[in-house]
Amino acid sequence: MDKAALRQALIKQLATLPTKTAEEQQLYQQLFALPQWQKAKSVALTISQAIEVNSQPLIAAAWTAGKNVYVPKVMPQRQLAFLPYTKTTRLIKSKFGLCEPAYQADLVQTKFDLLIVPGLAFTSKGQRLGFGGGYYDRFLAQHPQTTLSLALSPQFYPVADWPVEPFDIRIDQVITVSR
Ligand SMILES: Nc1nc2c(c(=O)[nH]1)N(C=O)[C@@H](CNc1ccc(C(=O)N[C@@H](CCC(=O)O)C(=O)O)cc1)CN2
Ligand SMILES: Nc1ncnc2c1ncn2[C@@H]1O[C@H](COP(=O)(O)OP(=O)(O)OP(=O)(O)O)[C@@H](O)[C@H]1O
Repeated sequence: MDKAALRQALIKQLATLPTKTAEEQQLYQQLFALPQWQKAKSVALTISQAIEVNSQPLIAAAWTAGKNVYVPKVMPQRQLAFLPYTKTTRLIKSKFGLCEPAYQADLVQTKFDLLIVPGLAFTSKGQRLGFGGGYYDRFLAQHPQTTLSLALSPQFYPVADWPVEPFDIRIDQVITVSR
């Protein structure tokens, strides 16, 4: 399928996924059992939107475990700036409807022990279809590091059902649910 059509179809499916909460519990438990998560002192992830895997439990668990948490802010020229996210960080709604911290140059971080990459669809090989901004492909091209993604059942594809392009950067590890 072409990327735009698949994005539309996935957004629709995810919006009405009846098993979402149960699947999220499975994904969290799998993630928490991984050494990459347990050992990570710094974790970058997103403030999720409604159709995405809810990241609040991940953020809470990371805080409880004493990890440093970073979340992205969309910058000009389709760049991402990752900024610290603590219990006292105020978030601002961006023009795309995303909740982001305020930009502060001296707080920007580019390397994390674990970077959890969002997206709409993934394969076991780590191929990824995002929302179409190319933000993570650009960021990872500049700052290669350990990456992981969480896939709800409609998001996991045995083989890519979309055109994989030369600039697409593969995710190291994709966790999904058993069905
Ligand atoms: N929760 C969450 N936060 C995230 C991401 C994500 O996937 N999930 N991102 C993952 O990358 C980044 C933001 N990604 C975005 C991807 C597409 C558009 C978007 O729809 N843009 C418009 C207009 C584009 C333009 O002005 O040129 C569009 O394409 O219509 C915005 C942000 C950073 N934060
Ligand atoms: N490393 C890069 N340098 C410059 N442009 C890039 C790079 N990676 C991707 N792009 C551009 O970004 C655009 C969007 O790419 P793509 O459709 O793969 O985004 P996506 O992976 O779905 O989105 P996101 O990473 O934001 O979730 C493409 O038009 C592509 O040309």
